[in-house]
Amino acid sequence: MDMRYGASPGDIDGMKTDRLRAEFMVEGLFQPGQLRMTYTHLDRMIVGAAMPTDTPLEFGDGADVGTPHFFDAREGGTANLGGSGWVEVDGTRFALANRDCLYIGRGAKAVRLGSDDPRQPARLYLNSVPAGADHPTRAITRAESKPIEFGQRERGNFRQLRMYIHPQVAPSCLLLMGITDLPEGQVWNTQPPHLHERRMEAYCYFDLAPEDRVFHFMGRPDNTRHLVVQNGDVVLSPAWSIHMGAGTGRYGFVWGMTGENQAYEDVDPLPVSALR
Ligand SMILES: O=C[C@H](O)[C@@H](O)CC(=O)C(=O)O
Ligand SMILES: [Zn+2]
Repeated sequence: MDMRYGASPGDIDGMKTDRLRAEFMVEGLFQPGQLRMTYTHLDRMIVGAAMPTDTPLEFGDGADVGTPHFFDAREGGTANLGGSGWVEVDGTRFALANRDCLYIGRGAKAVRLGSDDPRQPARLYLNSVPAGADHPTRAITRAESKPIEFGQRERGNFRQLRMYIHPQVAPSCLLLMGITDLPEGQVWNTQPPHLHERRMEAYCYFDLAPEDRVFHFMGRPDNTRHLVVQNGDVVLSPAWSIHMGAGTGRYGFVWGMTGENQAYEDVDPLPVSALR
């Protein structure tokens, strides 16, 4: 399994573009017919993606996480960012249309992932974190997710955030997961920015046209850096880092968090004027 060890705020000053991308991005997760995962030392979140085509993909073995089964001490979530598909957990099949999610509770043993049409494969983005409690595996459709709107259209930062794996929607141990979409013509996500020093966060940008990029901003508020992100790239955001972005075209992103708590209000908003 690919590894990311994390860094402290001061480390980024010495990092040029390639090193910054290597530390804080996971590129190329979505590959046809493959299941790929990256283990991070940011609260031990694992990010991954499965893109099943003609044959289902499967996992469940715990060799990489030191337990007999992958989910013996973990929970997980997956968001379908592609064509319709399904995920089977211990023999129970959950249909997932585009922008539907599945919460996988601690104790799951065998996971299989498939596409309804191999020519339009499902793109199943995965987040998994350590879990100390059992919660039932369940699908959360886009219709069941909880929408919240942020920003103002005239400022280019209007967006709709949908909570999927969240105490108010589908209970989990500490994983939070949702999808934010920006309407046509809107540019900025997570602007004004914020910090939440008790939770790490991962962003997977998707539905970005091949020629478009998101300029994702990270780092301490007074020492920001940027990452140029393309469709399917994941950004790993340590708890000390801001995370916000501006796209050259339409896009959405999956956000996943874990850490000390699931208190969405445990956040420190920052004015853009505080950034350097
Ligand atoms: O801590 C919360 C996460 O950064 C995202 O939910 C923020 C987001 O989707 C947005 O404001 O655009
Ligand atoms: Zn955040």
